[in-house]
Amino acid sequence: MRVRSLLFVFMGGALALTLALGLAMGRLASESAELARAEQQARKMAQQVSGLLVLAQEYALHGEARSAQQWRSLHAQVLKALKAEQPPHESLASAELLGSIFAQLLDASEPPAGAQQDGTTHELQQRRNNLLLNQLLLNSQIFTESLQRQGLEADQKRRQLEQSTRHMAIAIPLMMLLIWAWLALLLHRRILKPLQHLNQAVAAISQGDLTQRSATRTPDEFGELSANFDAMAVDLVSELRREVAVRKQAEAQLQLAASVFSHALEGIMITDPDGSIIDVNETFCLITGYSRAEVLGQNPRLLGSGRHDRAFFVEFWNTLLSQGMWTGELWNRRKNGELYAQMQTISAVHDEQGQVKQYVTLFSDVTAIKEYESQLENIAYHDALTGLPNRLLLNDRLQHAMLQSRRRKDMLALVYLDLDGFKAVNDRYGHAVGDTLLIGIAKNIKQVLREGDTLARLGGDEFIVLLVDLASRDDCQALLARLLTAAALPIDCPGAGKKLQISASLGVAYYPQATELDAAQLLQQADEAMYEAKHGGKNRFRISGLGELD
Ligand SMILES: Nc1nc2c(ncn2[C@@H]2O[C@H](COP(=O)(O)OP(=O)(O)OP(=O)(O)O)[C@@H](O)[C@H]2O)c(=O)[nH]1
Repeated sequence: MRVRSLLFVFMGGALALTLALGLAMGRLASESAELARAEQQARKMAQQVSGLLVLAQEYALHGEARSAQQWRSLHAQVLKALKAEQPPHESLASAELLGSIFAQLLDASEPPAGAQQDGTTHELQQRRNNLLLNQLLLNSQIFTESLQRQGLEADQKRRQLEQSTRHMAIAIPLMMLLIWAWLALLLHRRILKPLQHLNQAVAAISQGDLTQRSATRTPDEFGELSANFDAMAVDLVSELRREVAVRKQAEAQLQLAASVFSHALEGIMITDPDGSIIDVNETFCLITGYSRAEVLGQNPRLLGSGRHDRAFFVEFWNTLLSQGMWTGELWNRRKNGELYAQMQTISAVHDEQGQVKQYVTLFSDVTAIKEYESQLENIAYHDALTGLPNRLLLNDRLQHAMLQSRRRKDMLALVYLDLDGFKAVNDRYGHAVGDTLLIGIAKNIKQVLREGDTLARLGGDEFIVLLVDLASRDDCQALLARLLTAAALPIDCPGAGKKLQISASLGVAYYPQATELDAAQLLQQADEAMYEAKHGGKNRFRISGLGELD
């Protein structure tokens, strides 16, 4: 049975019992009071009847009208009291009989007016009066005894009622005790005990014993509560296990990420959307020279080299904001002031709402690679002996200069320079002396050139001079003479044990010309002019398309 039903039964039973007991007690009290009143009434009437008897005797002895009057008055009171009873008192008839006898006694005591009483009549009347008086006494006695008997009966009944009341006074607490005992037992078995089990299970689970269950299976509310609690515990445990597994996996991933972050060969820098540095790894510190504490909260501008203009960063941010990432090379400055090149990829990390949460930058120090590339480039584009630009670089610069010349509408001169009698130096003093001479002559020629001009070595004893920004052909006439002079300056050649001096022949071609031509054709023209200078006797220059000018 459900606890609620049991409580309803208890409440109903207790209410009904209380009502019944209350009614019974009320009835007992009422009956007891009624019996007490009846007893008192009977006693009072008995006294009044005794009074009637005394008054009747007085009247019989003295014949006083006052006694008769008192008798009537007292008798009227008795009658009134008996008639007032509902139902009328059983002694009413006895009282009325008394009244009738007393009336006869009065009639007998008063002889008719004018009647002569003789001795016999008087004696007869006296005997009649005595007879009536005896009847009156006898009936009064009977009446009194009846009233006394009634009083006794009422008293007996009242005593029985009092006895019943005493019994009830004992029975009621006993019954209440039984009811409370039953309620206490009910509370203990159906409420407290299941609650205790539930409480123990909750305490055990909260202390980590996830196997603990309530296990109360009574067919009531606590049975349902216990079953629901156990089901909830099973669900919670499985959910907890799943959460733990997910958390362990997340922790493993975090550890892996932390390990990658710490041990990555790339520098890693994480900034918030405003650009403040949130975290950096060890490689960042190794590359930049800054400690982690020095850069946290700082802006990456701290590393700025000043080598990139505003346009560079505008493009950088446009790309990063539109595409979410930027990859490229960047020059930065280490803490010690040294410039370094970094190849970096910066990626925006977004939150679930698509807002940028962080920027993560991965970068490598590519300074060494850049230097190596620069060296390779230098080797590829420069002459190893003199350090001058080689044919490749010359071609590049020549094409660029021709383009500029067309744009600016000025002129350039391409001078093909070949040393005279250099083979003889090699042959006489050796290759090393020849090298020294080549280096020395290159240096002297360079010194007469302007900053924008180029001196290149094509190979052997052949050089090219590119003269730019010429207003006219006449602009470089003096310079051509100075070139001849510079090439013919004596060079100190320790290998030869003396200064050596040779000359050079120059062939010149100008650009632009009436007919458009390319770099190779221009070079061809200068080469041909140089050969003309050689054939003309060396140590001179020839201008393509013109005769000897020196
Ligand atoms: N020392 C040295 N000699 C070189 C180098 N490259 C080429 N040569 C030599 O330079 C010489 C150039 O020869 P030519 O220009 O034909 O001889 P030349 O004596 O100058 O002849 P002309 O130009 O007619 O005056 C050759 O003997 C090459 O072996 C080099 O790097 N170092």
